[in-house]
Amino acid sequence: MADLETVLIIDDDLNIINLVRKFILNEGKRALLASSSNEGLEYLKTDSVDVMFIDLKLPDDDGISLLHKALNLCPNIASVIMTGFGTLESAINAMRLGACDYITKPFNQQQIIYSLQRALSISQANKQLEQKNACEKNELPLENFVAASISMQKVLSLIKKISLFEVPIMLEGEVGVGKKTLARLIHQKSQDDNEPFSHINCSTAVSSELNHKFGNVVLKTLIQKRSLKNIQKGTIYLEDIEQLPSIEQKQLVRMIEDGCIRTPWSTHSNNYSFRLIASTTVELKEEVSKGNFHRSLYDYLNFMPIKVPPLRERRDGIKPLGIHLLEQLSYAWNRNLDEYRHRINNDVWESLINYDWPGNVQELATMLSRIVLLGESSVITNELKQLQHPISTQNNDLISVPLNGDLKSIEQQIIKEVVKRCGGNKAAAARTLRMQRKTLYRILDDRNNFRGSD
Ligand SMILES: Nc1ncnc2c1ncn2[C@@H]1O[C@H](COP(=O)(O)OP(=O)(O)OP(=O)(O)O)[C@@H](O)[C@H]1O
Repeated sequence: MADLETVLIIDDDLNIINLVRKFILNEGKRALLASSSNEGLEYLKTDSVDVMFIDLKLPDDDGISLLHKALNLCPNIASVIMTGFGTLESAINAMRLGACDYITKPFNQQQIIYSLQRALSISQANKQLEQKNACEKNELPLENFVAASISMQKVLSLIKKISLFEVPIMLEGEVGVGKKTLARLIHQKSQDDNEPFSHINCSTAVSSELNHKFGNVVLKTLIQKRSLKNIQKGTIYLEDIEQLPSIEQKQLVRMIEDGCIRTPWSTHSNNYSFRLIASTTVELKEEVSKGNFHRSLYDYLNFMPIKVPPLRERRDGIKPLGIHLLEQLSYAWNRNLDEYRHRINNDVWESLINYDWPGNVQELATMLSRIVLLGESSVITNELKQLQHPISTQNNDLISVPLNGDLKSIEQQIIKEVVKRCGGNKAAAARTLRMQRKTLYRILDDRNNFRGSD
């Protein structure tokens, strides 16, 4: 019973309650029934409820005021308002308060199921956001940001200059260069450092079929939740913005035009003032010229572009960053740092500095964890030497593929071979082939692993 999604139906009309209950049970969900506002609130105090169907007119309260009380008790709950007397004003009030749907009686099974699915996806998105925020609060503080290389010092000094101004920022760079960390650093250095930092990955936020149907539920929910709690400040970080589907791009442009998101020219009095930071791993300008990315959104985000260099272009910073990552490891695994530093002799550092790091900081962190865990630095050094220049040093700029398949399977074989030569790193393979990662994953038909092996 614990994992079954629960729907609370609150209506004083027994016929309506029974009808909605039947549809909900048909969908395999659990249904709780209440005939008054107070009865409904009692359920919320004692039971775990995902979605509420609320009648607008209840004997002891009205649906809007009940919705308000319910959201105070359970902020993640998603609600559908039902009414026999639909007015534009009550619909607007309900939506403003955070109801995700408003349906007028009489309704049929299809309408209820549609509203139910929509509400369930929003309640799920709410929970995910809450979990994410809770995890982020537990992370290590960011005073330890390492910018030892000359190129990263330039990035850092730019960030120090612009963080206090609420301008949009676009972080450009390969996978794993540390854009997420930089986005959080910008937030911490902004005037809104006590306000929430919300992170949305544009590729996963739209991954489910349901989300495709209803648009970027996570983004909408986030904005809705923030306005509900009267949070109009802070930072929203949109990772991999190039993956935001066209319909969501347009929505975002509309939100910017409507003043829901701050622009560098807007005044404090009539605008929300949260800052947008976006990141991309591709040349977004090219996507604009190919018609894949909205021009106005690009112009807005490109107000302050910051290029984050890959690790191979800041080799002077690899050792200090490596030592910092070792410190993090020793902290996380509750071990003595010296014990870890000991395992990495000068030879290993040299190999680490000379390696090309297609997976950047993330790959460096993984490699250091392996060294620390295995303790056999000579094995790792040899491995790194073999991995060095995965494509060019293996005397195999040529790939031979049997021509007995169709074009798609030949394409797949070539990609698989390049992935193999890049040591299984698909992001590096995509770069080598000068194709977008998502195209590579699509061709390999490997979407489930989309974030797995980078
Ligand atoms: N300059 C840095 N100084 C200290 N730690 C860093 C730095 N860059 C990255 N890290 C650490 O490396 C890990 C990965 O960084 P992050 O999460 O920002 O990168 P990512 O998500 O893999 O990369 P990106 O967002 O660019 O695709 C994190 O634990 C982060 O704290």
